Amino acid sequence: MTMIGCQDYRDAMACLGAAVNIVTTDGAEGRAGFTASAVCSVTDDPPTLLVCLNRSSSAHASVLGNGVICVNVLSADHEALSRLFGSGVPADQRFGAGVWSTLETGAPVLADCTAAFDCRISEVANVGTHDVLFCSVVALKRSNLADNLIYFNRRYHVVRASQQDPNHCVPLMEKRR
Ligand SMILES: NC(=O)c1ccc[n+]([C@@H]2O[C@H](COP(=O)([O-])OP(=O)(O)OC[C@H]3O[C@@H](n4cnc5c(N)ncnc54)[C@H](O)[C@@H]3O)[C@@H](O)[C@H]2O)c1
Ligand SMILES: Cc1cc2c(cc1C)N(C[C@H](O)[C@H](O)[C@H](O)COP(=O)(O)O)c1[nH]c(=O)[nH]c(=O)c1N2
Repeated sequence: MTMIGCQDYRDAMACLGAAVNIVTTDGAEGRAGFTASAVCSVTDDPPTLLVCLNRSSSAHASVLGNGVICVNVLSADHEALSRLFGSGVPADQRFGAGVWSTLETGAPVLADCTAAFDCRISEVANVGTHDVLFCSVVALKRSNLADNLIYFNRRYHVVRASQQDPNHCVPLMEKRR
């Protein structure tokens, strides 16, 4: 059997463009948040998404202890905020750079995010270094913003919906800034 090294795996995963999100939590175990690209939809019935969280993350204890998260989908203006939530700075400094509200669970909702998925964690699977969080979506917020922040090839990019048809996204490279 061929053994794939971590670096080869990461180099290949860097070819997989992904939306960038800030995943937040709040509750008895404290407020925390981290930048996450490992987020995807699982099923629409019941509405369920998954988030992969490194167990070494500073947010891990709060996320698992509170049992709630909000997935805040980032837009073109959020690159600096994404860098902050992906760095080692304290939680107060991270949250101080944004404006937050709440929906149903009390997890922080970013004021000007593209979409927010407020969730209760329903199942957790341990896989290697990460916990895979299966999350029931209990409330939603959706803006009319027509762009997304994307992480691809170890850099940030922006994808914008076309002016003519807001449901049609033009290719990433044509709109790269
Ligand atoms: N799923 C994750 O946990 C994840 C995803 C992206 C970035 N990151 C973090 O951001 C740093 C910078 O990432 P980069 O893309 O600029 O360069 P990188 O070479 O470290 O990572 C390349 C790609 O590999 C994957 N990856 C990286 N670390 C991972 C991990 N611990 N577990 C699972 N997949 C992982 C991601 O898809 C990432 O975009 C990483 O070192 C990591 O700490 C973590
Ligand atoms: C673009 C991008 C994407 C991700 C990350 C980073 C960046 C820059 N990070 C890492 C995570 O944000 C980072 O480890 C923490 O926020 C900083 O570490 P501490 O909070 O100090 O532990 C990350 N971590 C994680 O557990 N799951 C993920 O999906 C991602 N995705």
